[in-house]
Amino acid sequence: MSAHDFINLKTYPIGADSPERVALLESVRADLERDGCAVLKGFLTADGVAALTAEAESVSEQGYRSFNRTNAYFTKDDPDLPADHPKRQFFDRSNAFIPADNFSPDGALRQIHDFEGFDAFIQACLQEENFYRYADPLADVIVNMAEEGEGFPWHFDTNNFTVTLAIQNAESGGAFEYAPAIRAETENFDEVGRVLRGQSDRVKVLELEPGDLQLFRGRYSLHRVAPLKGQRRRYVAIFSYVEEPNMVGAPERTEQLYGRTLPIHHERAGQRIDVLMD
Ligand SMILES: O=C(O)CCC(=O)C(=O)O
Ligand SMILES: [Fe+2]
Repeated sequence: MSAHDFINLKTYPIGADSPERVALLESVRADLERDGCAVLKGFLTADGVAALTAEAESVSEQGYRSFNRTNAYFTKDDPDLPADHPKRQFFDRSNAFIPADNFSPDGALRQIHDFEGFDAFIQACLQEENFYRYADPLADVIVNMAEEGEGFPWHFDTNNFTVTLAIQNAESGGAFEYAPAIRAETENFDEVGRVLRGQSDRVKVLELEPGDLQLFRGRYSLHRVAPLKGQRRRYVAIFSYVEEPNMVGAPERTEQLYGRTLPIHHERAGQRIDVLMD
């Protein structure tokens, strides 16, 4: 089977230019414009979901688990601020990343990623002028694996956008919750504080299902993946694109996220600033 069997090309004609593709782009762009988020429900076929699930399961042992305590801004604690300030609210984060080199070119994940027109379609949706696939062999496409009690606490992304493909959900929990455009010219700490305390009415809730493709601009929209429940693991693929060609992660950051580095990380070290995964 190939990407033609895995991607629902009837509903999502992402490849060659056509009036249907133009209409699809218009609708995705309108969603992104409205609240920084677009979901292509059922982007994958049932065969696609089954193949990706099996592939993720088959390499799950290669996942590298990491733990940290983080605030919404990924900054250090600032004891000069009041104890209830949003920058001083820290939450546990733990999950595991399955590095990109576990996914072979003929496996389902790379068949989808390498499908002709996939990158160009994502770029056209996001209308990003400088747009390159991350050249990092550990990180161009990864699977994020999380278990009961895990999730991703409230945060703003450091990267401009995130492209994810839902593969498998936990038995319950795991909703994607976000407060669109909650910060812009100002940090809007009052409203951010209300979201962190569960008192805001600006939070939207998305129940993403296996096979859904999500494009999200997370720099201005506070968001989280609610804690997972049940025995089944959550698997999500994350595709990474950057603004310059030939970019790879910094060695320290790569070690933190994936537990190892490759020669290319050291060869390229110091040539550029890092692009953070999260
Ligand atoms: O796991 C996800 O669905 C995406 C989580 C997220 O917010 C991120 O990776 O920045
Ligand atoms: Fe995020």
